[in-house]
Amino acid sequence: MSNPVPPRQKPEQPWRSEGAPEPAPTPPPKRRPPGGWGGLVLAALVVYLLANLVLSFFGDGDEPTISYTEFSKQVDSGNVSKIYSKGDSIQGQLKKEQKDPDGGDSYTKFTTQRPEFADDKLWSDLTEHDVTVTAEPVVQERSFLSNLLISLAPMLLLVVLWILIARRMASGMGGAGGMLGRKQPPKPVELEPGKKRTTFADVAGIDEVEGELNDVVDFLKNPDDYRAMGARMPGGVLLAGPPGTGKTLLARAVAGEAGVPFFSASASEFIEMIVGVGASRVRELFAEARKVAPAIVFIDEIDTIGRARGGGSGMGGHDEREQTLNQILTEMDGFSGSEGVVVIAATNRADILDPALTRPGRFDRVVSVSPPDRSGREAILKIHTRAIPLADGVDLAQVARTTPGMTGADLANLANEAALLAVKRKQRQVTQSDLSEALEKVQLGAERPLVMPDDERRRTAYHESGHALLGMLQPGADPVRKITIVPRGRALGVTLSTPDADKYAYTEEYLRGRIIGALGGMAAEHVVYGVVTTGAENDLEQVSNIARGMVARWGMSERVGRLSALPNDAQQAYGLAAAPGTLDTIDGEMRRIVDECYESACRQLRDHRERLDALAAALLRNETLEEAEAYRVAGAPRLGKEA
Ligand SMILES: Nc1ncnc2c1ncn2[C@@H]1O[C@H](COP(=O)(O)OP(=O)(O)OP(=O)(O)O)[C@@H](O)[C@H]1O
Ligand SMILES: [Zn+2]
Repeated sequence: MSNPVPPRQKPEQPWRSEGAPEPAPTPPPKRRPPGGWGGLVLAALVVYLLANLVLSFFGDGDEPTISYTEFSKQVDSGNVSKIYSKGDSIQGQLKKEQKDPDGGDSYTKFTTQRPEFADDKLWSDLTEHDVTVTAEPVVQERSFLSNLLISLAPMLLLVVLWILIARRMASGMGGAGGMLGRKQPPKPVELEPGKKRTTFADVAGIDEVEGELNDVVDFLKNPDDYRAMGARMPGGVLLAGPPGTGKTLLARAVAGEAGVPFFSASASEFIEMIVGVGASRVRELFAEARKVAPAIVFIDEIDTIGRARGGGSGMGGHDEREQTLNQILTEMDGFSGSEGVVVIAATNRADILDPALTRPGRFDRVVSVSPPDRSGREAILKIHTRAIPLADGVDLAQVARTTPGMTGADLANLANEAALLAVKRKQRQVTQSDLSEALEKVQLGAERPLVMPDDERRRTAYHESGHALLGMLQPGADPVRKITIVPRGRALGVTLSTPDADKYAYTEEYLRGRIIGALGGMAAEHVVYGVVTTGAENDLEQVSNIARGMVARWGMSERVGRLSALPNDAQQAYGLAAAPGTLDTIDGEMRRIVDECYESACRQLRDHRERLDALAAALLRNETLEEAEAYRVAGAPRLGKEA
C-alpha cells in the first residue's frame, strides 16, 4: 500500500552522479581503508587531538567563576559544603544557592582561583567549617609510553603529511581527492532502467521557475543546434530560496527532462575535508562531468564557500573557501557553454553571496524559488500522495488551505507521516484524520514555525490589499499585476505593478499616484487597525525618493520653484552643496506632498472599505491573486490601456 520513505540520509560520496554511462569496468578495488593507510593514521591523529581538545574544554563545565574574596566569605559563613582542588584552582559546592555578583543566574557550584600570594589559613578555615576537601596534584603523571607518544605526535604528523603530499604529486592533479575520502574517481551511477528519472512532473507550485529553466533543458537536449548558431548558454543558474522549496529537486528535474547525467555536490562537503582538497575535488567533479557532457553539475549550499569576503567565519578557513570558490569560477569561465556542462547552484542565503559569483558568464541568472501558495501546495500534495492510497473523502485542497507557509519538503514530510500513521494503525488507506494528525505532529516537531500566525497573515493581507486597491484607483497608475502574501525574501508580501508600455516621462499626477500606492500598505493598517507596524520601511524609502525627485529635481513644487535644487554628482564633486535654507524648504515641501498623499490614501481606503475587505479576504483564501482576479475581486475598472 503506502510507501513511506525512510528519513533523508547523508550520502557518503563527496558527490553523486546519476544517469551517466557506466565507465569501462575497473578491476575490483583492493581492500584497504579509504584514503590508504596514511589517511587512516592521519584520521586517527586528528581524532586524538580533537578528543584532547574537547576533554580539556569539558572540564570546566558552566559553573560561574567567583572571586577568591567571595569564596573566602562563603567559607567563613559556613555555606561551602565541599571543594575539589587541583593546585590552586578550586571547584566547590555551596549549601545554599547564591546570587551571582555579576548578575547572572544564581549558583550553587562554582570555580575560583586561589592567588599564589594568598597567605590565609584556608586549610584551617575549611576544617573549621566542616568542608569536605578532595585534591589532586597539578602535574598528572603519565606512563612512559604515553609521554613518548605525545612528544612524538608532531613528528608523526609531519611524516604522514609528507607521505601524503608526495603521493599527491606522484599521482598528478587528479589524485588529490583521497586524503580522507575515496581515491578512485567517482563512479557514476548507472540509471536503473526501472527507476523513473525526476522530471518537471515531480515538481509543482513553482511553475514560473520551471519556465525559467526551460531553455536550459532545451540547450542540454540540443547542444548542437546552439553550437551551430554560435550561441552561448549563461554560465550558470543560481537557485535562491528558503530550505525545502525544491531547489535540488528542480535541478535534478532539469537533468531528467533533458536526459543528461546529473552530478551533485554540496559546497560544504568540499571544504569539510582537510585543507587543500576542495579545489581539486572541484576539478575532478568538472572533469567527470565534461567526459559525459552534456551534463548538469549541481552545487548545493554555495553560500558556504561563496559568501562575501569578510562576512562571518565559515568552515575550513578563509583560504580554503576562496580557493574552492576560485576553482569553481575558473571551471565555469573555462567552458564556453558549448562544452555542454551547465552548472546549477543553490543557496538559502542569496543576500550574503560574493558579487564575484553573479558576474556575467558565471551565475548570471539568479532564479528565486519561494514557498508555494495554496494551489501550489495542493499540487505538491497530489504529487506526494501519488503512491499513497487515499480514502474516499480525503480533501487535499483542505489540507492545502490549512498549511500556509509550508514548503514542498514540509508537505512531502506531511504526506509521509500520514502514511506512517496509517501503517501503524493497520489501515489500508490514509484518511483525512491521519493527515490532520500528521500535520499536528509535523508542526510540533518543526524547529521553525511552519505557519505564520493568523493575525500576522491578516495584517499582511490588508497591507498588500491597501497597496493594490490604491494602485487600481489612481488614474494613470501602472496596473496591478499580482498580489501575494506568500513571503518572499524578507518581504511578508508583495504587490507588483508594471506599466503596460515603457514610460520615459512622468506626470505629477502619476507620481502622486505612485506615492499614494506606496503609502497604501501603511494607510490600510492605519484604517483597519489604527496602528502601523514596521513592515513599511521599504515603502517609505520609495515614497521619499519619489517626493524628493518631485520637489528638488523635477520642479513640481511652487515653493522650491522650477530649478534643480540639489547639486548633481559633478557639482558635488566640486564641493557644491545645496544652501541650508534650500534644504529646509525641500524638506518642508516633501513633507507637504507626502502628508497630502497619505491623507488621500486613508480617505480612499475608508471610502472603499468594502473593496479593501474583499481583496484582503480573497488574499487570505488564495494567497496570490493575478491581475484579472484582483481587479474582479476589487470591482475596480482596469484603468489605462484597455486590457
Ligand atoms: N516544489 C516541490 N514540488 C514537489 N516536491 C517538492 C517541492 N519542493 C520540495 N519538495 C519535496 O521536498 C524534498 C526536498 O526538497 P529539496 O531538497 O529539493 O529542497 P531544497 O530547496 O533543495 O532544500 P535545501 O535548501 O534544504 O537543500 C524534495 O525531494 C521533494 O520531495
Ligand atoms: Zn508595503
